[in-house]
Amino acid sequence: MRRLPDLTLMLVTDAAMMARRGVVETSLAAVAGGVTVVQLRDKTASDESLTALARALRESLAPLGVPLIVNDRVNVAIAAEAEGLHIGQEDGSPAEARARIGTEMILGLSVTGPADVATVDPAVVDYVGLGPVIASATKADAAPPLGLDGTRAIGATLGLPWVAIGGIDVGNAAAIIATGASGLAVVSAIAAADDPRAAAAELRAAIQEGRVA
Ligand SMILES: Cc1ncc(COP(=O)(O)OP(=O)(O)O)c(N)n1
Ligand SMILES: Cc1nc(C(=O)O)sc1CCOP(=O)(O)O
Ligand SMILES: [Mg+2]
Repeated sequence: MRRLPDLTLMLVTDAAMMARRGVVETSLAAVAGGVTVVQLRDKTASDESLTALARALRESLAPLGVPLIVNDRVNVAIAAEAEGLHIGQEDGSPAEARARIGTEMILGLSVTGPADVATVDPAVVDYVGLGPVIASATKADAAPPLGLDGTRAIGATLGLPWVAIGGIDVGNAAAIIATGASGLAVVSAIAAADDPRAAAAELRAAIQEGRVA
């Protein structure tokens, strides 16, 4: 049976934002601040270079018990022996991805609106990334933002754990987790922060606040 990661706070990497310290060092600082799962996301690197980075990242995260999820690229996830794969609605069928990664890897699927909910089969998919909650400059081709009410309404229909994503920062994290998300997935709030560890810790505190409110 697959072990679902602790979805409380997912860092989604961005090489350009993380260039000062590098993806591995920035990810480790974020984990020290409270990130519970790391998703390696790179739209331009070659499969070969991304596999090398994924292997290095996984070797650093494994001793800390933090799973690595690879975005988009099934071959990289498999070659790097990542704990999981995340795919979107345009990245092929979840059933085909599951057939390729096997039954042990974690599979995440993006949902951008009500029309996508029918693609979520809990027998195939382990978690959902639901968004964008708020408009985000980080993903140029993102769908229109759902807002808090839209996120809450769609999240309630998913029937499996889901993380909210898109435009999340310490100022809105509590309100977004209060929509019913299992956790939050963020890029710039941590990846672009001067102090990724402190940024992660502030987001974790905001998540805790939103959960008890
Ligand atoms: C947790 C999480 N949710 C959504 C996404 C977006 O995935 P996708 O729609 O495939 O878009 P790209 O990230 O590939 O541009 C995600 N990566 N993670
Ligand atoms: C990778 C990604 N996926 C999204 C979706 O809506 O599916 S929004 C997004 C970018 C999120 O970046 P930031 O935290 O900097 O807003
Ligand atoms: Mg994708």
